[in-house]
Formats: sequence, C-alpha cells, structure tokens
Amino acid sequence: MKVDIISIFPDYFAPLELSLIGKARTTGVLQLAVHDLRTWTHDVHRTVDDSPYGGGPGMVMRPEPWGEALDAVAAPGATLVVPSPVGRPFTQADAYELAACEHLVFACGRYEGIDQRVIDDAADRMPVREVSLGDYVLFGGEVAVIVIMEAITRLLPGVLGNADSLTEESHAAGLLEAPVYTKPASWRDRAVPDVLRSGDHGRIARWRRTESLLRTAARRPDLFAAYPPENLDAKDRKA
Ligand SMILES: Nc1ccccc1-c1cnco1
Repeated sequence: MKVDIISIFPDYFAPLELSLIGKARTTGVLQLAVHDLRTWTHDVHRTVDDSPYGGGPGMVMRPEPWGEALDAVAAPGATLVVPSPVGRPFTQADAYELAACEHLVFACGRYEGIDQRVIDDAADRMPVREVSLGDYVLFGGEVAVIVIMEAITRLLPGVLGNADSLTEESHAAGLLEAPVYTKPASWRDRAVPDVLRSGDHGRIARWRRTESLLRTAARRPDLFAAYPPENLDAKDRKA
C-alpha cells in the first residue's frame, strides 16, 4: 500500500517510523511519504492561509498550494482522505475499506479548514472521504492521520503476528471485547475468573461471548443497531 501525507507539520509523523508501522515500511508492506504543503507555495513567506470570505474568526487554508500539491501527489487511482470535524465518523469498517486501497493521500487541514473548492476539485477526479474521529475539536488533522494510519496498517497482510487477533478484538466482530486477564491468578486479592482457568474451551468461549454482549449493552448499545441479528444466535438468548 502506498500512502502520501500532506501537512504543514511533516515532523508530526515521526511516530509512523516506530513499532509495527515502522516495520511495515521496512518490509515494504507500506510505502509512506510525508510532504510539506509549503513546498507548493511560491511567495517569500510561503503562505498557506488567508482570511475567510464572509468574515468570521481564524484563517482558511488557501486553495492554490493544495491544488498543486494534490496534482503532484495524488496519482490516478488514489483515494483522498481528509480528517475533518465535519466528516463521517471513522469506523473499523472504514479501516478495512481504506486498507484495501492501493494508494491513499491524506490532506491535513489546519486553522478553520481547507477552502471547500479543494475538496470539490479533487472529487472531480478521485474518491474523497472526509472522516471524523469524534465530536471534539483538534488543532489539525495530523493526529487523526496517525490514528487512522495505525487502524489501517494493522490490517495489512503480515503486520500483526497473530492474525487471530483481528477476529477477536473489539469492533472486529461488531461488539466490544470481553475482559482480558493474565498471570498472576490472584493480584491484590482479585482473582481471575475461574472459567478462564478451567481449560474448558467451549465454556470459556460462552463466557467471553456473554461478557462481550453485557459489556456492549452497558457501554455501547448503539453497536447492536448495526449488528446483524442472525449473529445473535440462540445460545446468546439463553445466556
Ligand atoms: N477537529 C479537527 C480539525 C482539523 C482536522 C480534523 C479534525 C477532527 C477530526 N476528527 C475530529 O476532529
């Protein structure tokens, strides 16, 4: 997978050289390049923003540098991903869809946002996805790109040692994961649930399923709306 990131703060992406993302880049599973938007400015001050038409607070990112940057970076077949507070909520399903793309270009907006014509112009020649990580306000899209890149990269072939992790984790099956435990069997007078030490794998699977359903019902009942009813099998109803 090829990924290009365009930002006025390219140094923000040093974390993408670490750990499993760094390994994915070393092995070639992920080809990632970070570009400074100011490369495509032509004035002595390398200006990327200007005051908003219609007035209002803050500054808006100018269209010209973005237009030239996307012309240079977004080759045919690329998908443009724009983290934005007005985007669609980013979900694990989106992570799977983006992980299947050959080429992603991330546009990191700052200030009050990017001139809308940049998005509209790009949408004339490539898929554009404006994504939100949640209902809160960030300084810019950079940290959102790091989060999205982690969600995507761990889905790429060979990145996670144990592919089973992908099926068991929260949101993979559409529900929250059951609680997890490791040694010691007792810690600060708190014991690990006996069932997990029983060796009875059928009983353990049923316990985990029940805990997953209870946790989801308590914390994220909204997830059941998107959860196919056929997945809530008869055994669950007994649980
Ligand atoms: N607040 C922001 C400002 C700039 C770019 C993205 C965001 C964002 C993304 N998800 C929530 O907020």
